[in-house]
Amino acid sequence: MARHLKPLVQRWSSRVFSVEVDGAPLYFGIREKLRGPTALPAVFTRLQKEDRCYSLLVCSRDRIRGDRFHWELRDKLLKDLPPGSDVATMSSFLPDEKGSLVKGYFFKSRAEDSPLIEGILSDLEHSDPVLVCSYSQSEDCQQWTQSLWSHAEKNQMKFYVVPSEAPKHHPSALNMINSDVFYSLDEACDVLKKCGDIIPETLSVLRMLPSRVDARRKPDFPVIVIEGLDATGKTTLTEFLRDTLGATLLRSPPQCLSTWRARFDREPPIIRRAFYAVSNYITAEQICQAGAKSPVIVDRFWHSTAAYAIATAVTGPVSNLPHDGSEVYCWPSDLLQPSLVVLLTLDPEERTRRLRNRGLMKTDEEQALDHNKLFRDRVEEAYRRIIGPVCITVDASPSADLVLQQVLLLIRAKCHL
Ligand SMILES: Nc1ncnc2c1ncn2[C@@H]1O[C@H](COP(=O)(O)OP(=O)(O)O)[C@@H](O)[C@H]1O
Ligand SMILES: Nc1ccn([C@@H]2O[C@H](COP(=O)(O)OP(=O)(O)O)[C@@H](O)[C@H]2O)c(=O)n1
Repeated sequence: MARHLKPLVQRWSSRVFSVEVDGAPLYFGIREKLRGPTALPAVFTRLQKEDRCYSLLVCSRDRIRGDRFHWELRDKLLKDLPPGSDVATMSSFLPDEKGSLVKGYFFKSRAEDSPLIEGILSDLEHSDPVLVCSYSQSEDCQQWTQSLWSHAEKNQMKFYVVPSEAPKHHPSALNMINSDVFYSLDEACDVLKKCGDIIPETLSVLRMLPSRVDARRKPDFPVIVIEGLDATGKTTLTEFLRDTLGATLLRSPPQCLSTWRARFDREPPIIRRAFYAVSNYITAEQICQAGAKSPVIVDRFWHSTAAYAIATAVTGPVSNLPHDGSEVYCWPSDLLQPSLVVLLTLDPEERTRRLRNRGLMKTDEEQALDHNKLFRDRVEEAYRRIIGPVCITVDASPSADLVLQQVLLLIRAKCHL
């Protein structure tokens, strides 16, 4: 067994395992010994008598390569495994221990497919940074056991599968800082620099950063950011505001990064989010320059970067988000703070109607937004929880002109324009 896996395995039985079923996590734990009969965790109750299960956890020393491998592994499993394997995202973590989350996949197999599957897993285990487990059930189907494979050791380690309490917040929160959300330019740049050899476009993005970044510098004129889910009317409002106030209109990511954006949208979260984080600092520099001459309106900024990242990393209901007041919602100390952030909100029916009228559905994330009410709720709640600056919510359902008047009132009150 690789040396870096040893500490992980030493505390294996203290770990909790989480499998995503129907868009929310289900948990189970493991025990070396059983003191009495125990209930079956929900993950295992829907399985047939002859089913077996497997899990793969990606445990790479290099978190960027590990996340990329995890990202690509899903497609490999979907291609190589027999149909009906129901590949689900899974993770394993030590309760309340930051940084302890490892990500992977969980799937089932019929008994007759096991030799094929075990062949695939054995190859993966030898060539890639994965920990493999198989799960089998007792004759009476009342108890499941987990076997932790280890190709260097002859004996598999066996554990009983037991129910586990759900943690207070989604386990992704344990690894969120500087993996899903970045709180300094240096942390985000560090990720992009490290993947320069696998994604040459990162070097072009980094070249867009000014040579001396002082992204905290406040310009003379007010800076007003407009945020909200897709189709809430940000483009319409920001263009009106530009014309009415004689302002400069900017967006994050800025126009100069548009060639590379789609490339980063195809990458795993750590790389994709680092790209959006860096793009905010490039926009901040543009804000400083424009803000010396006129008010600046910005279409999306750090609120969007953080809220979408947090809401994607977490699954299930809004209560699974990191708690209000958590450090994950804090504005980066090295990034310019706008004078005012307005969050446009819209009821789901009207938003869908506007999306349809516009006739455009873009990223997978936007499609997920449309299909997934829980995701929308998480994004909006994450927007609201961000502090330093907070956002002020404006109902975007009245006519475009009324929304403009409402926001102008806010700007006059808060920015003395
Ligand atoms: N207040 C409004 N009332 C009705 N329709 C609107 C309003 N604001 C925008 N729209 C329309 O809704 C659609 C989405 O607006 P858009 O400004 O592109 O949103 P976003 O930039 O937030 O994605 C567009 O077709 C736009 O014309
Ligand atoms: N400042 C920003 C802007 C967008 N984004 C990401 O980009 C997606 C939406 O941006 P978009 O530009 O397509 O949205 P619209 O301008 O169409 O409203 C979100 O899903 C975010 O993940 C971000 O992370 N940070």
